[in-house]
Amino acid sequence: MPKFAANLSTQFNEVPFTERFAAAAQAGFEAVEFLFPYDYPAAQLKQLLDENNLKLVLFNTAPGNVAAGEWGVSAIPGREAEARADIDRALEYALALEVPQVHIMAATVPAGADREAYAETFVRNMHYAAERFAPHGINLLLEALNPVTKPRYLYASQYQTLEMAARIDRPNVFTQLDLFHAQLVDGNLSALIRENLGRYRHIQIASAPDRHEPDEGEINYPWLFNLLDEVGYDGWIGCEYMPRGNTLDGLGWFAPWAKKA
Ligand SMILES: O=C(O)C(=O)[C@@H](O)CO
Ligand SMILES: [Mg+2]
Repeated sequence: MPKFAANLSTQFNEVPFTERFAAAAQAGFEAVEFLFPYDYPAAQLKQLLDENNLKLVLFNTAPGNVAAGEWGVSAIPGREAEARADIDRALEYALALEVPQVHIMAATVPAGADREAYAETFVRNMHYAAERFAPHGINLLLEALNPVTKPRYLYASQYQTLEMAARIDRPNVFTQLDLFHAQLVDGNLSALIRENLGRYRHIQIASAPDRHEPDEGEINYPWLFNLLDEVGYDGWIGCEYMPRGNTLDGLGWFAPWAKKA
């Protein structure tokens, strides 16, 4: 049976961030994910999780200067000290919030920059991160982002993140299979799911091409949920979609799996 986590960065935007925990729990979610915890003390977030009987299943390292087009600094040559400080800060939050996995954001690669130098920097920073998180049993994830949503990110295809995870070659490094990005770049989702079981440790969903609820568009999610059960995927599925309107109004697709009050 699939296990869904509400995404508190994209869902329940009708209420302020700290109120989204209760909203997700009331809607029947038992777990949540979000982009970044860093604007809040870890103790406050832990209390919100505990009060609402929610597990936290994923967050990201800091994104760098988003206004300047950055999306992660772990692959930027010359920014290693900042990247490692971000990794250390993510570890502090991960321990306090008892999260089983953290997405390490790579970077966007400016036009004309040496992509291989970015990849090498990323591998070195990932070795640092893998060593820091391993004693705590926390996995690290890499995520491919399609070039329309996130132009010039270090990797766009699932096959590039799979290759990068193999190149990093650490036992706690896996990929994060966001099926929305995967459909826009790679397609053939059932082969990705079947052939790479065990290499991806988290899934995210949204319709394609519009990134709304998983009940419209070109991906047949009910079929994929059955396939995930069939192959034995036992990780979380994050609902990283932009609701068409009110979040609750769009949760009909989730009704069969919602925790009953
Ligand atoms: O953009 C996505 O997709 C994500 O999962 C973000 O959390 C990180 O880019
Ligand atoms: Mg994603």
